[in-house]
Amino acid sequence: MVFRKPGKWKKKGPKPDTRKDSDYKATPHDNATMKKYYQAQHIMKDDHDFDTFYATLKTPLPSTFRITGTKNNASQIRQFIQDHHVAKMQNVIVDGVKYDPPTPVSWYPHSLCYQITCPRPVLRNSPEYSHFQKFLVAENETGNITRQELVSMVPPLLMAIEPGQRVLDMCAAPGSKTGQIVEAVGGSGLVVANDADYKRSQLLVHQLKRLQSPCFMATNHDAAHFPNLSIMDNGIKTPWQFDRVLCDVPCSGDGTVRKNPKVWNEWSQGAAIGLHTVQVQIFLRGAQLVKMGGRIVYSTCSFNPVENEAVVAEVLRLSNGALELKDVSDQLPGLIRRPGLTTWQVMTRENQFISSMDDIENPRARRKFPASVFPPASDNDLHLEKCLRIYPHDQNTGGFFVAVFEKVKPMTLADRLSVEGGQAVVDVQRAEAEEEQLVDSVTAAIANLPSEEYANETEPAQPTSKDVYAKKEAPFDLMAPDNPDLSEIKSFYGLDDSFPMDQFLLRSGLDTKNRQIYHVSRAIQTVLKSPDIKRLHIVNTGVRLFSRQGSLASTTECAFRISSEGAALVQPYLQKQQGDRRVVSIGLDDLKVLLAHAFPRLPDFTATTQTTLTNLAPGGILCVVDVSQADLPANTNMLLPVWRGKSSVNVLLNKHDKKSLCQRLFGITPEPIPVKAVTE
Ligand SMILES: C[S@@+](CC[C@H](N)C(=O)[O-])C[C@H]1O[C@@H](n2cnc3c(N)ncnc32)[C@H](O)[C@@H]1O
Repeated sequence: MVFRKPGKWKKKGPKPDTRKDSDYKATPHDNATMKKYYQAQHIMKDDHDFDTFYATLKTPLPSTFRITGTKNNASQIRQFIQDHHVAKMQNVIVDGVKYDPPTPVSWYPHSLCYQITCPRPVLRNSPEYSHFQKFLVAENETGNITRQELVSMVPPLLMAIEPGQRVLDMCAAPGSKTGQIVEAVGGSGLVVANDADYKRSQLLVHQLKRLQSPCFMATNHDAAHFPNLSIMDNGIKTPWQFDRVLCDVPCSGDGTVRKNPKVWNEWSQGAAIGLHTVQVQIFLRGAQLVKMGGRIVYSTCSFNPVENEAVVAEVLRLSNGALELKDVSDQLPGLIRRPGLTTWQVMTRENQFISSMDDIENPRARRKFPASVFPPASDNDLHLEKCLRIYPHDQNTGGFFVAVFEKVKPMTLADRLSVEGGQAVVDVQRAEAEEEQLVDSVTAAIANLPSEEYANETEPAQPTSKDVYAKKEAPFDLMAPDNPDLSEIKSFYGLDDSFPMDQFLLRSGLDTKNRQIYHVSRAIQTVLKSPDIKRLHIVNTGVRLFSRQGSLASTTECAFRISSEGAALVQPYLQKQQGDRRVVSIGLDDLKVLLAHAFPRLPDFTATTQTTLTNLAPGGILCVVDVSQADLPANTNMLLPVWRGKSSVNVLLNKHDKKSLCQRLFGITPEPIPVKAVTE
C-alpha cells in the first residue's frame, strides 16, 4: 500500500452520516401529488410494478462502497475484505435475525464494489459489523475505499474513459463521480472538475485530496458559460476541448428519496420546471466542449422527464445532428435499466396537466413556462428510448437517469478546425461569441426563463453571482525551471534528470520563509501556460510535494521537506541516482518507534537503521516501510516522509494522522510530546 495522507473529513469535510433510524421514521413517507404525477407518466409496466416502485421509495437505502486504486492494489484489498471480514460475517445474528454479509455488486467491473443491506442498528450492535465499519472508516481515510451511492457510480462507468484522456466534469461537487474519473484517467490524463458554488467546490477539493492526483484541477464557473481557452499543442494554438464531458446537472433529486426523506415533504413540479432551462444550457455547453468523436454523458438523480428526456430532446434538436444518442445496452451487463420515455405528461406548478402552451391561459404564466418541457410530437429521429432509467425496486438502489452521446458532426468553430485540419490559428473570441450565442439562445427559444418562485424552490440552490468565484485564490503560477529552490531540492535529494523542473507551482512569494511547492502533471502545465489562462477561475490544482520550514534553515543544507501527500510522486526520482541517498528502508520495528515515541532518538532504532541514519546529513528523508508482515489490506511498501534532525528523527505526519496510523498498525496511542522536548 502506498500510504496516503488520511483525509480529515471527520473534522472539516463532508460529515459522516449521522441520521438515526428514528429520524427516518419521523418523516411522513408519502406525497399524493408526486404519486399522481408519476402514475400519469406511465413509467412502470403496470399497477403492481408501480406499487412496488412506490413502496421501495419508502425504505432506507443500502450503503455501498467501492475499492479504489490501481487494479493490483484493488484486488489485494478485495481479497483482504473477503478473507478477513466477509468470511467471518456468514452467520451474523442480531435479536434472532440473520443478516447477510456485504456482497459484491454483480454488474460492477471486477467485483470491486460492495453493497451492505443490513440496517443501521445492526451495524452498531453486531461485533462483526462494527469491526467492519471501523475498517471501512480507516480505509476510506487512506483512500483505499470510497463510500459512494451505487447508482452514482454509473455515469462515470458509461463514460468509457481511457487512461490519458482529458475529462471535464461540469457540475462536480461534492466530487464522488470526479474521484472515479481521476482514477480512470490515471497519471497521464487531465480532469477538470467545475462547480458554480464556491463553497461546494472547496468540499470537492477536500474530497479529492485523498487521491493526490497531479492531473486534477478544480474550477469555479457557471458551467453554462465555461470559458473557451486555447492551449499550445506541439507549438500550435489549439482550442481546449475534452475527450469526455460529464454533465451531472443540478436537479430536483427525487431519485434520492430513500436516503433523503425530506424529498417527501418538499417535492413539487415547480422545482423540475425551474431547473429545465439551466440543465439544457449546461448540457449544450458541455456538448460544445467535447472533441469530435468524444463522449458526453448527461445524468440526473431525478425520475422527472422534464429534467431528463425533455432536456435530451431539446439539446439533440439544438445540436442539429452533431450529437448522437448512443445505445449502451452492451455496457455494464447485469445492471438493470429501463428505456427512456418517448412521451410524457406535463404538469404546471398548480398541479394541472396540460398538453401545450396554449393550455396556459395567463400570458404572464405562459411567458415563464419553458416550451421545451413538452414531449416531441414524434420521437422517430430522437430515439429517446436509448436513455437509461434506473429504478430503486429493480436492484435495491437509488433512482438515476443517464444518457450517453457521441459528437459525430462539427458543432463549433473548434470542431470545424479539428475536422478541416491545417494550421489552426484560432480566434477564441469569435468561437466563444458563436457558442455563447447558442447557449444564450436557449433562454430566447424557450422565451421564458424560470420564474423566481420556481428558481427559489430548486435544490441545490442555483448559484448567485456571489457564489461564482467568490474568493480570490493565491496564484497558480508555474515556477521557472531554473528556480533556485528547485535546484536546491534536486541537488540535496539527489533527484535524477527526469525530475520535471518545469511542472511546479509556488503559491507564495519567493522570499516567504515557509514556502510550499506543488507539482502538476504535464497536461495541467499545458493548461496553465495557455495564453488565455486568466479566463479560468482555478480553485485548486497541484499536489504539495515540498514544504520549506524557515526555522530549520540554519540546521540543514536544505530546509525543504517532502510532504506526506507528495511522497509517492517524489519516490521514482529519488531512486535512480546517487545511491538513493535520502531513501531509508525500514521495517515494522522502526516504524513503531517513529509513530509511538514522542521524540525518537537514534539509539531507539534497530542497529542497521541507526547506522544508515547516522551517516545521513540532517534534513528530509523518505522512509520506505516494508509492511508485508502487518495486518493491512494491501502489502505494497508504505512511504513516509521523515525529518532527520541533529539528534532526533521525526515522522512528518500531523498529530491526528500519526495517532490513527499508530492505532491501526500497533493498537497503541503515541506518547504525548513533553513540553520540554517541544521547546528544545
Ligand atoms: C447533482 S450535484 C453534482 C454531484 C456531483 N457530480 C457528484 O457526483 O458528487 C449538482 C452540482 O451542480 C452545481 N451547480 C448548480 N448550478 C450550476 C451551474 N450553473 N454550473 C455549474 N455547477 C452548478 C451545484 O452546486 C451542485 O454541486
